[in-house]
Amino acid sequence: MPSAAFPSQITKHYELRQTIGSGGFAKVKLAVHLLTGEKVAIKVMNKKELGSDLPRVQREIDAMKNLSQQHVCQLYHVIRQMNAYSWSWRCVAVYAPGGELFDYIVAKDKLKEEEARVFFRQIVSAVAYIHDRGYAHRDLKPENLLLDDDQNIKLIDFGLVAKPRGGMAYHLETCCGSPAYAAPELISGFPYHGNEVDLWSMGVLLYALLCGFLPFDDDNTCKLYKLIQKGEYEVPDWLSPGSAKLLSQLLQVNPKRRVTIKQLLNNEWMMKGYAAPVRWTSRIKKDKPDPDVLLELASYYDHPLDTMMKKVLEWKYDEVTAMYFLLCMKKSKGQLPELLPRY
Ligand SMILES: COc1cc(O)cc(Nc2ccc(C(=O)Nc3ccccc3)c(OCCC[NH3+])c2)c1
Repeated sequence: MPSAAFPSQITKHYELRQTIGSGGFAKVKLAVHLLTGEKVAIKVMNKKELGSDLPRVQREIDAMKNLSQQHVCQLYHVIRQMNAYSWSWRCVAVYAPGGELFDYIVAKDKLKEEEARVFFRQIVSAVAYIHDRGYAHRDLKPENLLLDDDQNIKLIDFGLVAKPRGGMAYHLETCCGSPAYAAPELISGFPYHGNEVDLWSMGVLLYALLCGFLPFDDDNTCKLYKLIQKGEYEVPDWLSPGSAKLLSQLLQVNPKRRVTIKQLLNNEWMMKGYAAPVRWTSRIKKDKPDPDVLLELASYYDHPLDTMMKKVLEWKYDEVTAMYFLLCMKKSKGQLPELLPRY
């Protein structure tokens, strides 16, 4: 039980601020990393509230440890804390000051095609990356797409992610995600492929970006499911033919006729105004840590460079991993040498 005499791992490294999100079993708080002054998001999960959701936490943490890409929310630090009678988890990740894409769309009513394309290309980049790593998100929706301080997309909430043992070909049985974004095959209870389900959700997402409302919407879930299974939706007359065509390629009821993520990378609509296909490979090279950041870490921890390199490459998602990623963030903002000297 942490007390004043034995500060918790959290208060040792972070100053907690206000709550920025709360879901079923988890709460997300804004916090500041004391050493670098960088803002972070801390997801607090207590086993007591978790109950049957415990595997979901483990799945999310394991997935985030395996996913490092410019449009995927980066996990920094995982702290398991024993309190009174059970475990609690605190996970530290990127703070996205731009908030949810959902609120951005609501504030703007709907986006111009060019702006929707900027966001959608980044969403396709994130999904192509996680699919390539063998993960299906299964809960793609604007609430799970955040905007960082440069209005770049950060994909979050891997609690429903599926990494079928047999790769994507395995059918996923569990029914999950949010109804309005759920694919017909998922709500029909048929076995389905995770990646195909993600492509449908991206169709609903793109529709919401371009139109400002949902293609399938009904307060009655059963009626909503019937609408989705019919796959008929309104095409506003102000939608460009190119946008309408891409939506029809994504919102295909038959998953085998649905456009694939690889086809999306250089799809005609995606390429309009761009010279190159969507870049989806990660710009974060975990196997080659940044030399400037390593130097900063080595001097702070007073370790020889090669010892520091070995510690970083263990990727324990402890305070060293957090320091590494947060110093990378500072370097990207041109603020690297401002780290407090070690006393
Ligand atoms: C283990 O998985 C984690 C760990 C973690 O620490 C955070 C998250 N998910 C996140 C990450 C960041 C935010 C965030 O920055 N939100 C925000 C920022 C400004 C205004 C409003 C929200 C986050 O927000 C939670 C609500 C999003 N629907 C969650 C995952």
